[in-house]
Amino acid sequence: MSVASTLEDIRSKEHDIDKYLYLRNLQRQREPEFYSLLVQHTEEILPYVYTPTVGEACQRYHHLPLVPRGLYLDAGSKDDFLALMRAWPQQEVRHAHFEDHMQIQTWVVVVTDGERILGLGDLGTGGMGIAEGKILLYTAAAGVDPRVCLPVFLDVGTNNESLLKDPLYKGIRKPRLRGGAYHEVVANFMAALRQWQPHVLVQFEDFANHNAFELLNEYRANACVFNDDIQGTACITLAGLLSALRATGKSLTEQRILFYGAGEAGTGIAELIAIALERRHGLTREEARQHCLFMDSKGLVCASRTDLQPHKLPFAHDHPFQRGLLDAVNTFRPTALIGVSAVKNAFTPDVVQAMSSINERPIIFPLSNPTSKAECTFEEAFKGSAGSVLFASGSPFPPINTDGVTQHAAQANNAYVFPAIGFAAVLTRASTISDEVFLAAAEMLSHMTTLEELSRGIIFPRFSAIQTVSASLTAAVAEQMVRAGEGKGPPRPAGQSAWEAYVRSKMFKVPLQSKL
Ligand SMILES: O=C([O-])CC(=O)C(=O)O
Ligand SMILES: [Mg+2]
Repeated sequence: MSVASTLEDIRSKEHDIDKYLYLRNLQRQREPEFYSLLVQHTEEILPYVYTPTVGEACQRYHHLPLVPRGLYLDAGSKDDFLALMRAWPQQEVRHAHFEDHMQIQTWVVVVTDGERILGLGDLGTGGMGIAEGKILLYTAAAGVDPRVCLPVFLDVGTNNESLLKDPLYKGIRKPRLRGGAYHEVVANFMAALRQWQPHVLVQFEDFANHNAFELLNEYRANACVFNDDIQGTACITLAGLLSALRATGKSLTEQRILFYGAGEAGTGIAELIAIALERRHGLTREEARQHCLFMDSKGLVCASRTDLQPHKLPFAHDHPFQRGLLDAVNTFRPTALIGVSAVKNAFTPDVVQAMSSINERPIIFPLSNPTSKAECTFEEAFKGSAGSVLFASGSPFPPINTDGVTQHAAQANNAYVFPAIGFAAVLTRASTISDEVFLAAAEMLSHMTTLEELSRGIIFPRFSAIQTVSASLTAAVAEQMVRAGEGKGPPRPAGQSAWEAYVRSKMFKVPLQSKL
């Protein structure tokens, strides 16, 4: 079947979940065609293999007619992880590019324990769907060979009552492991990976707040790891902010940024903003953090609160407590409002209106995923601000038509950056991944739209250009990694264009060779 007729088949399916299932089958049965479709029609296909549809797939995972693709590791097998990795079928297939040129095998692993899937909470082993969805982006966006991409689910139990009662649920029917027992499972997993392959990049995905921060802090100094929700989301959001500032002509130092939601995404973004203010504008980290204010489910995160989790403390400033978002907007007069709360409709018309009366071009980013959790829609932000908004959402919104002009919503999704950063780490066999990498990638991405596009609110290149964007980003990040001594690999091209040529030469070319 040709790619065109397959695309027609997909378009003819009424429900997004049926498109998702069709695409999974295609991947299993006609892999070359699947990857051709994904790479050639990324913008159209992505919403069905990734957010928002992947959210529904994770919620219904055990009831859908699908064959899991990723590696399932349960806590009870914690001493056998290495054997299970070695038995994983796809590892028999060698990565031809790397064998030819670098004599190494280096793998990409996306791992989750399913406790915070998008904004949907604990979905138990249904979280396998997010690891399987994210890993596709490595090939679709950055050109990583799918044969070295491994989605992993670590089953440590679930606290989701309805899953525990569901007769079709296949995961461990026990409450989640916590504390030492939990960390031992992850430590065994990381140790097994080290023994399994000479170099592996590990992307932590959709862990709950406490574990997300703890695991990142535990492994980042000595392993090639990053947390996509803390660091990937921070990178794309800072890029969006810097891009929006090119449109307003203002500096990052002039911004007051109000976050609605204070989980790993929010505080990850704020910390990267603080790093940017510190390293590029000379503020101290403490001064820099004052530019970011948080609201959580109880109200303003402020110094008088005694109920704050550790990751919120750096942002608990000396301000009077406020309960409601509208009050906070009117009091602090933010230049930017960032939604990371998973609370649908939290950005009410009043809030959008207040942001617009304070700012000539209000920056409003409802980032919660999937689309059903977004704090407001593109249309609400656009119309409520009389078109002045600089908007980006986490999941895609359809374009809107005003006065005969089609307006496209920018999508500040970490998919713009994690594949490129990961690919750079793979190519250079990075030992670690520093904050500077995320900062540099954000800065570079923020310059990828023209001033004319920015004036029309287009703050990112379209997803249809993702391979070009990723090639440039991968090159810049790889160069930065080698310069900083984090990248240990043999490539040493001089300058961005030589790096870009090198990266392109290493990108996976579809369709796959017949040997697969
Ligand atoms: O998966 C996405 O679309 C972005 C993300 O990491 C999340 O929401 O957890
Ligand atoms: Mg995530």
